[in-house]
Amino acid sequence: MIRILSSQQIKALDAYTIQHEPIASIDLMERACRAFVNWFTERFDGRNTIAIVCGTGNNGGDGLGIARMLQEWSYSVKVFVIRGSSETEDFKVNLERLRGKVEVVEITSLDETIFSEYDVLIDAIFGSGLTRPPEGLFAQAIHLMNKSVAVRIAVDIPSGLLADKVSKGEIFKADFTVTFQMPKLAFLFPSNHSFTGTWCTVDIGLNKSFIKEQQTSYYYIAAKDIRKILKPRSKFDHKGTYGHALLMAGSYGKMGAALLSGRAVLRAGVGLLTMHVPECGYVILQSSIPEAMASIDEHIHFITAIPELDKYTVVGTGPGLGQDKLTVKAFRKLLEDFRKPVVLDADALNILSDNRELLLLIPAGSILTPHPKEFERLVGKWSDDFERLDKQKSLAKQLKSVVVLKGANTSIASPEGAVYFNSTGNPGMATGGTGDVLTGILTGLLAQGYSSLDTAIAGVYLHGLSGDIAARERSMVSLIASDIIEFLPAAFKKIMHEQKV
Ligand SMILES: NC(=O)C1=CN([C@@H]2O[C@H](COP(=O)(O)OP(=O)(O)OC[C@H]3O[C@@H](n4cnc5c(N)ncnc54)[C@H](OP(=O)(O)O)[C@@H]3O)[C@@H](O)[C@H]2O)[C@@H](O)CC1
Ligand SMILES: Nc1ncnc2c1ncn2[C@@H]1O[C@H](COP(=O)(O)OP(=O)(O)O)[C@@H](O)[C@H]1O
Ligand SMILES: [K+]
Repeated sequence: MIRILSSQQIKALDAYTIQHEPIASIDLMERACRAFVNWFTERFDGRNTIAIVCGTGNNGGDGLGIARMLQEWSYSVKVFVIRGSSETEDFKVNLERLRGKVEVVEITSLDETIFSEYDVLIDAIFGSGLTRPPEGLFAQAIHLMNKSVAVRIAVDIPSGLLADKVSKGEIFKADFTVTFQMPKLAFLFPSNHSFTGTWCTVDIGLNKSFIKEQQTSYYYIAAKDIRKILKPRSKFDHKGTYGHALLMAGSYGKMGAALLSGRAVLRAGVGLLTMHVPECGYVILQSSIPEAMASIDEHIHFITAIPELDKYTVVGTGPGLGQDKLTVKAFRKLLEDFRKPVVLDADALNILSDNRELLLLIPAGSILTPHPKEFERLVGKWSDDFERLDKQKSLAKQLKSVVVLKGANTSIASPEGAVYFNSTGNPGMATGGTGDVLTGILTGLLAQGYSSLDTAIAGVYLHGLSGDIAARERSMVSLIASDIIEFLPAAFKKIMHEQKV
């Protein structure tokens, strides 16, 4: 897991590294500059004219160091400095090191065209030291940089964006953000995407054991976390080893959702799958998923009852379910009678929003997978993404269950208050049915005995990884939900194969 630290913790980490590596602070800054420059030179060649806009803190110091290194690589660079109330030591040293090498202009007033002749604008005004909204020349400079047609790149954090709080005022709109060591919490929220653009982390060798010791509730999921979760199969395993899942899904006109989920349960490796569907789904199911056993409801169009539950390890429900009052009754009975974890999605969540007393019946350790609209129906509106995150954590705690809030960087909240952000997936997955596939994957993994949290972390990651492979093979535009099922084996292979290396 990549631990996501607050600005304050990052400051302490910086100081700890300087003291214990030990490394001089200016040399650590030099390392950060080099990491940025390595990233930059792989993507932009010497034909680009570059302006670097610096504050007078350490983010500005980085900007100056980057200017020197790019000049050494023969790039055409000009530096603009906007003075704040104070200068850091490393800013001063780097300004001295730049003397006679790169033109440095101090900004005392701003002309509309000041940044118009550059191909690339590098923002090094504020980083993790931002304490309040930028004003005056700072705000004006950010505003003009945002109006420019140049490619905009932020050093560490887009100026004006707070790493772990709600930001107000003028914020640099980066096309790319190259951030040091670890993602910042604010980068993972939909509302900040237009400021960070595409972001990446570069390793600047900050002290790893200090990072491990820090208290945090926020994590960014990496491939090796999934490798640790997934258990290899053993020679004498049999289908009983991998659980028996019951999927209750589908209604007239929405059997597709049930089929997508059902196929995904199987591809996630379940031992046995039974699908409870309305009568209209019988032929459809038997002819399209031969591996699944069918349990047929008495009603022709929707589910009105639940089958005998004893033999099932786990129940997944919601996709294509509908919300008829008889279905609500059956859903209530399911929650009353089944005391093991369930996976709840789509209409199961909508039923919960409309019948809030049912929330109390959800077995502890269940997994809920709302998309933002379903989440809003469950918890009400939020004023910003930090409040949304708080609501997600509260719901997980209240229900003693895992709440998976879907979207780019899907967040997974545990009942204990930790939140794990997904690192896979792409906008090609913004197409009907992909959530049904996720429900299936989660149901299939939970049936195999993984804990609810491990199921959610691995399932969400694999779902996104499969989507990434599908997008590569089929293009984002043409990606459809079935592709995610089709490439799930490749996603498993990628994770499991690398386990041996
Ligand atoms: N952490 C690491 O591991 C490493 C970090 N490095 C780099 O250091 C950066 C952090 O540097 P930093 O702490 O000097 O703060 P920075 O962002 O430059 O701000 C400067 C000063 O601006 C001020 N200020 C704040 N808000 C303001 C406002 N709205 N309007 C006007 N002024 C405002 C505020 O001072 P104040 O006026 O509040 O006293 C603040 O002190 C980090 O992002 C990374 O780039 C690397 O070099 C090496 C490894
Ligand atoms: N821009 C995106 N980036 C990454 N993943 C995405 C993106 N858009 C959608 N997804 C993923 O696709 C799935 C969509 O789920 P959902 O909205 O429930 O779809 P449906 O109800 O049609 O099945 C979620 O897992 C979500 O994380
Ligand atoms: K910056």
